[in-house]
Amino acid sequence: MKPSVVLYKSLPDDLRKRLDEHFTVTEIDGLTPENMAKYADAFNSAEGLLGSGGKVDGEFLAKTPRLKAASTVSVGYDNFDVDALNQRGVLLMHTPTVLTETVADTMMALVLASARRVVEVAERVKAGEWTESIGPAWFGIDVHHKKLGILGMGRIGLALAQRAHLGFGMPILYNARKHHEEAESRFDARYCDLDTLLKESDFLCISLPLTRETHHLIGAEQLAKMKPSAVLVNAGRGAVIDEQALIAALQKGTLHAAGLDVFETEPLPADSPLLTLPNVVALPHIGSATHETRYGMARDAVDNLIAALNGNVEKNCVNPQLLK
Ligand SMILES: NC(=O)C1=CN([C@@H]2O[C@H](COP(=O)(O)OP(=O)(O)OC[C@H]3O[C@@H](n4cnc5c(N)ncnc54)[C@H](OP(=O)(O)O)[C@@H]3O)[C@@H](O)[C@H]2O)C=CC1
Ligand SMILES: O=CC(=O)O
Repeated sequence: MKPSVVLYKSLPDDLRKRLDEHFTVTEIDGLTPENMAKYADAFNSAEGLLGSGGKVDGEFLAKTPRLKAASTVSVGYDNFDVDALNQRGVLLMHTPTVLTETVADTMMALVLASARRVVEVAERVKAGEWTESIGPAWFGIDVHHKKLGILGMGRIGLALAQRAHLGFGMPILYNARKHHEEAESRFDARYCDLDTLLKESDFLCISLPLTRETHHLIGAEQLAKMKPSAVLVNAGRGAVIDEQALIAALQKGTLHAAGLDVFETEPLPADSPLLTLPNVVALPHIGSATHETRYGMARDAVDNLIAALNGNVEKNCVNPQLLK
């Protein structure tokens, strides 16, 4: 008998077919409380899970007693309680690497859009405001050769450093928990502590995971250390920044602009002040959202679940210690 799996994100037809070849699949439209109740039997018998979003914690695991592996269509896994998964011996699979270059492109787009006011100015053109030769009120700030600070020099941070340093001639500063030899040798990146990163960066780009340590790592005190001319870009997770403190800094003008792909609450609530600030570029969490990359992520997530439930995991496992 094929193992049972709950699928909570729709897949391209060919990938769904591949999943069906290996598993008995129950497809639902998200890990909502309503679906947990409605499909209680499917969760009760599920050995595998595949999807993205939704909280998977101890309470969830109590409803999935046979679960052996969860496969998330994302690299970030802050919505999973990894300690609880470990206690139960449930493998967690994710999709690093396949999305790295695309997310770095998005970050560079946020750097450029925020500095050159691309969205704001394009909207003014559409509104019919371009009626004469433009003056300083429409100008932006330069990107090339400015100092780019990267907070989180992992896969995405490294790909961003490549673009910024080789493409835009930007000196790179970075902070992470450890030094990154490749960033230093290929892109001349300079390791520094967080305070130095905040004080020296013209553009501060965050590509951190959300963890207990990174939650609100950037608050009022840290924002106050940044140059008033600096631009903050966040494509890690919204809660790495204290959003209220960020709004205050942008409103006071102690921070020049922000380019944000992630927010503390997603979708961004309609009454968020971030939506009314002209110096904010707000994107709907599109870091990896290209047809090619989203397909690649879904394909990897399917392969990851097949490997995990067949006992032949070689990569993309968050808790590989369970394999021993
Ligand atoms: N906006 C979007 O659509 C997307 C967002 N993301 C987000 O980007 C994150 C990063 O992805 P990726 O680059 O692949 O992940 P990696 O694991 O490769 O990189 C994470 C980096 O963060 C650093 N880090 C972790 N904790 C701390 C800390 N407390 N202080 C300083 N540095 C820290 C790590 O440091 P060290 O190297 O020293 O261990 C590492 O350099 C994901 O977890 C996800 O949240 C990812 C994809 C798309
Ligand atoms: O935010 C997206 C991810 O893959 O993580």
